[in-house]
Amino acid sequence: MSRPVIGIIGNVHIINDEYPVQAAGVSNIEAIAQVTGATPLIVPALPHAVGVSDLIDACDGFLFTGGRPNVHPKHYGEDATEAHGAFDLDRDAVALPLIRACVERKVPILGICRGFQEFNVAFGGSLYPEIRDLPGRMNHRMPPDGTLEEKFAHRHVITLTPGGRFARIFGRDEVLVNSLHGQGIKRPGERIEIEGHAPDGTPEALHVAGAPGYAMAVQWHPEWRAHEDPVSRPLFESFGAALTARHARGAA
Ligand SMILES: N[C@@H](CCC(=O)NCCCC(=O)O)C(=O)O
Repeated sequence: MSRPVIGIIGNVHIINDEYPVQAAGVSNIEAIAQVTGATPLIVPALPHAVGVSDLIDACDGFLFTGGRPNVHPKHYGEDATEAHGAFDLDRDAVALPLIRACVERKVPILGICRGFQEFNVAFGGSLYPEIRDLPGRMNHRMPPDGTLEEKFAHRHVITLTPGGRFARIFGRDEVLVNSLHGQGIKRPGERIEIEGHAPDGTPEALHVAGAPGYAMAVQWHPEWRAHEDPVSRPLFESFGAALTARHARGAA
């Protein structure tokens, strides 16, 4: 049998200060290829170039990657402020309807960081623009300097719902993860079930309640060294199992 195909949602980057490209981090590509065994395909987050239905026909599942620009607050009924920083309206326009359609059509999806935030907004939730400004919250951003190893180093524990989906995947109720984000969930969306929190209460792991297929997301970055990390590996393996099952049964 052929391998499942995973669409990796891309991000816009500007090369040589002027040329826009759509790209996906090599860590995402390697996590998919090495741990799930699927074929990674980069999906341009450009709504005039791709359509939800065609993407679902072409791929067995999707990875909603991290990305620096924040989801525009108009999607959850708030005004943009300086604290929100940069946006990527094109990615919003591809990701939000694609997440909803995948949940409805039982297409496996995994969200990472910005992807985690997109899951929440797609189901009516809202975000804080900068969680480190909230009383009692930690700074969840990566260190501004240092090597990639230092930026993606483990930073804090996540406490998981005992017996929940994540705790079952990891075989324990507490895991150690990295942290590279400024935003965080404010109001969980209607079908968003939070299953993991950082020590300061920030939501970090979720699944879409009532989803007929695999629909999970994390605020941290499991793609980093996924094949050797004791938390990332089982997470991507669980995603891989869902993709293989969908691939075997076809689009039904
Ligand atoms: N903008 C959001 C999401 C942060 C995030 O996804 N960071 C990873 C960036 C990786 C990359 O640049 O590709 C926030 O700040 O919370």
